[in-house]
Amino acid sequence: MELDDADHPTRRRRGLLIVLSSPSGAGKTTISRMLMESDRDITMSISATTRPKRPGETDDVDYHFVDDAEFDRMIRDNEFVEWAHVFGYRYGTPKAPVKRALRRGRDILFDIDWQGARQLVPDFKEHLVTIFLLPPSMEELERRLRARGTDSDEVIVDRMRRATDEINHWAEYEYVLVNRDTDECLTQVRSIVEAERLRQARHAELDPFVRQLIGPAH
Ligand SMILES: Nc1ncnc2c1ncn2[C@@H]1O[C@H](COP(=O)(O)OP(=O)(O)OP(=O)(O)O)[C@@H](O)[C@H]1O
Ligand SMILES: Nc1nc2c(ncn2[C@@H]2O[C@H](COP(=O)(O)O)[C@@H](O)[C@H]2O)c(=O)[nH]1
Repeated sequence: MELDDADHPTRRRRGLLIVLSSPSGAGKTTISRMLMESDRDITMSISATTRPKRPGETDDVDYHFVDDAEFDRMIRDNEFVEWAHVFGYRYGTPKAPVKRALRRGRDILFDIDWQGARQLVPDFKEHLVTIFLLPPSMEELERRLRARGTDSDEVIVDRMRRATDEINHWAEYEYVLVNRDTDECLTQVRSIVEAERLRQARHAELDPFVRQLIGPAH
């Protein structure tokens, strides 16, 4: 039996949960945007946060900006797959879009910290692909934070202070990349995603496909 392209086993697979973490300023947002532009099959997870909106950010696009009471309610109603305190605010990943994406075999990308990545492991281990981005140097990390122009001096000093804590979790990730050049880094991330999509364990239909391929006698 020949299969149509749409029915081919490698066209239907379990969705990936792609986690991108790094110290603040190493380039997660930049690489995430480039990845989303280059691959329409990936949906970005939009976190809820109690942090105030930065200039240029849009509610329900960059984050769901919520107050403390609403964040408390979301925790109470079990609406997060993970949440954490980061830089004095709370951030959490809403559960419903994750469940929906997995049901549809879609890939979803998370820009979250190591605390969030760790919380996803027990429930979603077989879907997870974890990637950590390192800056080429601490000097370059600070230069990027300053060049971004979104944070005060005080905030930048705090983010640099916390960068070492974040970097200390690098070994918990499956893939660790140095973001020297955005195009090079994007190519590496895309290679990881492509290879992870092809993993045998993500293709539930391979077993019946192989059975009909070689016939019942085998
Ligand atoms: N490879 C690179 N070379 C030079 N500049 C870069 C590179 N990658 C990102 N940048 C720049 O560094 C700054 C910080 O990047 P970005 O906002 O993507 O970091 P982030 O890790 O998402 O930070 P945060 O965790 O605070 O959201 C931006 O101005 C971005 O344009
Ligand atoms: N554990 C989680 N961490 C998150 C989430 N959304 C974002 N983040 C991380 O917070 C810091 C700061 O982000 P910023 O946009 O305020 O600069 C960064 O490391 C993000 O990865 C989340 O839902 N859960």
